[in-house]
Amino acid sequence: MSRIETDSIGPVEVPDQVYWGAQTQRSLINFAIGKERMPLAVLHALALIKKAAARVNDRNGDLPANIARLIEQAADEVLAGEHDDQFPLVVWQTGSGTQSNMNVNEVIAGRANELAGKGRGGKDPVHPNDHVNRSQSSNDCFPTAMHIAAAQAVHAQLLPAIAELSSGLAELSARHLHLVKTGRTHLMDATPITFGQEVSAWVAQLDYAQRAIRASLPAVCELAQGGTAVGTGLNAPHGFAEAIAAELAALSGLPFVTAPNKFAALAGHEPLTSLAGGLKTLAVAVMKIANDLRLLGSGPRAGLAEVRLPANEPGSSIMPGKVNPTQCEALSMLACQVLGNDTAISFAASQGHLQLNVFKPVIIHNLLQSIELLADGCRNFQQHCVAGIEPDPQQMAAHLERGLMLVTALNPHIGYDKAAEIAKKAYTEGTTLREAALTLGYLTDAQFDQWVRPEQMLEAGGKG
Ligand SMILES: O=C(O)C[C@H](O)C(=O)O
Repeated sequence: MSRIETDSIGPVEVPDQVYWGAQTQRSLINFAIGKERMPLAVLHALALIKKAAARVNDRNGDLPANIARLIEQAADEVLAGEHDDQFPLVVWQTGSGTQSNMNVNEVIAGRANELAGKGRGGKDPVHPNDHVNRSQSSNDCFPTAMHIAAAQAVHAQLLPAIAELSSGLAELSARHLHLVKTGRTHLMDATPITFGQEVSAWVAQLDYAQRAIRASLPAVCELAQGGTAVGTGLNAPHGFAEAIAAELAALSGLPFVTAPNKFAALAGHEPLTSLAGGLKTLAVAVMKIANDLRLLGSGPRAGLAEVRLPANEPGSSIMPGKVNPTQCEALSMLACQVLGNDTAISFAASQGHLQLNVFKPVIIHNLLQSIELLADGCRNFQQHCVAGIEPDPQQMAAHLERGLMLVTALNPHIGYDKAAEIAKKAYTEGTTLREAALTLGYLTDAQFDQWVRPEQMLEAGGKG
C-alpha cells in the first residue's frame, strides 16, 4: 500500500506505513550510495532543535499554540527513539544535510498530523517547512545538530571512558611504583626505570589528550542556529538565535550559546576540526599504549615477556595454546581509523565555498564514528586488558641483571670513555659488567657494589 506525497518538484509515491514525505523518498531514490546511514545522534539532535524552535516560535507568536504542541509531542517521540526506523537516509547526500533536515521535518509533521487525527504524513495541519522548519534553514539546523550530537557524545560517552582507562592505568602504576626494570630507548636497553614510572607516562598522555578534547568544547557549544540560509538570519525573528540556544541548553543540560558569527558557523567547521584534533591526539596516545603493551607482553618464551596480558581467548586456529594481544590489536586498529577520519574531517572542513561548507554529513559521520570507537575502545581496553595485567618481576629482574646500560651510573666516577669500554667488553665477551670492569682494573668490587645500584638510578639526583 502506498500514498502520494508532494513537494515543489511534484508528486511522489511513498509506502503507506512510513511517516516521511516526498523529499525523504526522493533522497532514498537519488542517493542509493553505500550503507552509512546518517547517525541517529544527528537526527535526534535535529528533533531537539525542532522542539526548541517550536517553543520559541510559540512564545514569539510565530506558530499557533496547537501546532507548536503537536510538533513538540512528535519531536518528543522521536527523541524517545520511537521512530528510529523513519530515518533511512545515507551520509552520501546533499552536503548541507538538507535531505536529513527534511526527513526530520517530514517525520515530525507526518506524526503530528496523525496525532491531530488527519492520518499519517501530509502537510495538514502541520506543514514540514512552514511549521516544523519555521525560522530555520538546513544551513543553520544541520551544523547546530552536528555540534549538539558531538558535544553530547563527548560528554556522555568519551570523557567517562577516558577516565575509566586512565584510572585503571593509574592504579596499575601505583601498585608497581617500585618495581625496577630495564628502560628502553630506540628499542635498545637503556637505564633503569620502574614499571610504575613507565605506566605513569600513559596516564599523563591520556590526561593531555582529554585536556585537548575538553579545550575544544566551548567552541563546539557555540551554535549556528538563527543564521538561517546564509548567516544573516533572514526569516528568523530578532532574538531567535539567542532564545533557541538558551532553550537547547535547558533541554540538553549542556552550555550551548549562540555563535558570535553566524557566517562562519555555516561556512566553516573549525570547532569540529579542533575537536577532531583532540580525538587524533587521543588516538595517538592509545596507539602508543597498545603498542607498548604488546611489546612488553611479547613472548611468552621468546619475547620481552615482562608483563602478562589477560588470556581472553585462544589466539590461533592452528597453533594450540597460543594467546595473542588481541585487545592491543583492536585498540591500535581503531586508532588508525580515527587518524584516517581526522584526515577526512580536515579535508572536508577545509572545503567551504563562500557562504556554506557543503561537506557537513561526511564531517559528522567521521567525527561521531571516532568518538564512538575511542569511547568503546578505551572502556573495552580497560575492562579486558588493563584490569588483568600482571607484571613478571623475575623476568624484569633478569633483563635488568643482564642489561649493559647500568654502566651509565659509572660516568660520574670513571668517565664516559672508560664506562663505554666496560660495556663493550662485557657485550663482546658475554660477561657481566662487573667482570669486565674488574678485568680492566677501572674499579674495585666494592666500588662496583657502591656505584652500580639500579634502585638508585630512578630519579634526578640518583647516580649510583
Ligand atoms: O536546505 C536549506 O535550508 C538550504 C540549502 O542548503 C541551500 O542553501 O540551498
